[in-house]
Amino acid sequence: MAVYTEVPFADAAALIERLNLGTLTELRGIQGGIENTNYFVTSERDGQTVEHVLTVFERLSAEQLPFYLHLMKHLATHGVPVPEPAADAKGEILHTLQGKPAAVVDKLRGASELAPTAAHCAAVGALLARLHLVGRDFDHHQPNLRGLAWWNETVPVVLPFIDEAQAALLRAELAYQNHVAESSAYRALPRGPIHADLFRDNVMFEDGAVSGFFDFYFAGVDTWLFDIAVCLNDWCVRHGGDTDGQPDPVLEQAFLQAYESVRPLSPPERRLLPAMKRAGALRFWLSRLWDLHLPREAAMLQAHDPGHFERVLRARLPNTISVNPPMAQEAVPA
Ligand SMILES: Nc1ncnc2c1ncn2[C@@H]1O[C@H](COP(=O)(O)OP(=O)(O)O)[C@@H](O)[C@H]1O
Ligand SMILES: N[C@@H](CCOP(=O)(O)O)C(=O)O
Repeated sequence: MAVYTEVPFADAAALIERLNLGTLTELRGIQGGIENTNYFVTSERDGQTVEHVLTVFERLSAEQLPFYLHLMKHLATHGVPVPEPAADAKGEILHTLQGKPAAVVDKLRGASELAPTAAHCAAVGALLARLHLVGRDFDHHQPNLRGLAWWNETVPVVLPFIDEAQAALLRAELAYQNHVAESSAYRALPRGPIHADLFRDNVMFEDGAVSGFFDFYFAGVDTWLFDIAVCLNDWCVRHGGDTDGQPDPVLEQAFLQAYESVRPLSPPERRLLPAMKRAGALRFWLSRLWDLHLPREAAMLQAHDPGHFERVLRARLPNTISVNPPMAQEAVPA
């Protein structure tokens, strides 16, 4: 369980009451998750049992958080199923617990689908496209804080912890992504608020339908294509016993067709999709290396396996020969 900050029951109860969510009856630390402290909170309001999720933010600051919370509010009020943050009487959605920023949001119903079928991938693809379109008139701006600038900053930090072949791959891929980012095709990519971490464990399904996307705390303004690539790398790979990171073409097609039924990809997006899949793999290989080798204190923290995204990256290189690093300067489509 990632409970970095223990929240006293009385403090949580006071917040729940202030948010007009009734009387707190249960406060339960959540298993899973690695970024923030999360609790399920149950309360009694007008004779009804209601459930929310209380998050204490561990790395994000009170200056960064309004972007995420207002994005969730914007999406929820425009019909995209995401947890809506609870407001107090003054309309404030960002609160403080144990001296850290905190929020209370709706608890989504259902469960994550860790072995998705084509139908699940299609449902997520279509809803992601709606999210992108609805995000167009969201008026806050914050860059993707785990984007290119962070990769350039963090690669040197993790290099001492990995072997030479991995270091060569990481350096070469970073150089390739810097090169891609300077291309005219990249500059032509449509962008807006993206989720940026829409893995299988950040989507709930109920009765086969998506009940919501959640965990928007890596969201930021970036290319829509990067968001798609992050999804393809997690939803549309071979699941089950085989975790070699190889794409599953049936799942990919289902995801992309459904996405495009709502918002067709532009020509530059089509051209740069392979490069963005590599970018998505690099981003999570890097963050997992960082989490593994530079960990924080937590009651019980399970770091994710960086090796998985190293394999995903290698599986997306042209002419994959898994022992060799890729050529950094591979041509970028114009
Ligand atoms: N709004 C929500 N509705 C239902 N369950 C949630 C919600 N937010 C978090 N959870 C549960 O908490 C777990 C951890 O949350 P997550 O946001 O992934 O943590 P972290 O921000 O630390 O990565 C999720 O896997 C899910 O089971
Ligand atoms: N999805 C990322 C880790 C971020 O943690 P999450 O629990 O907030 O999704 C990964 O798998 O590396």
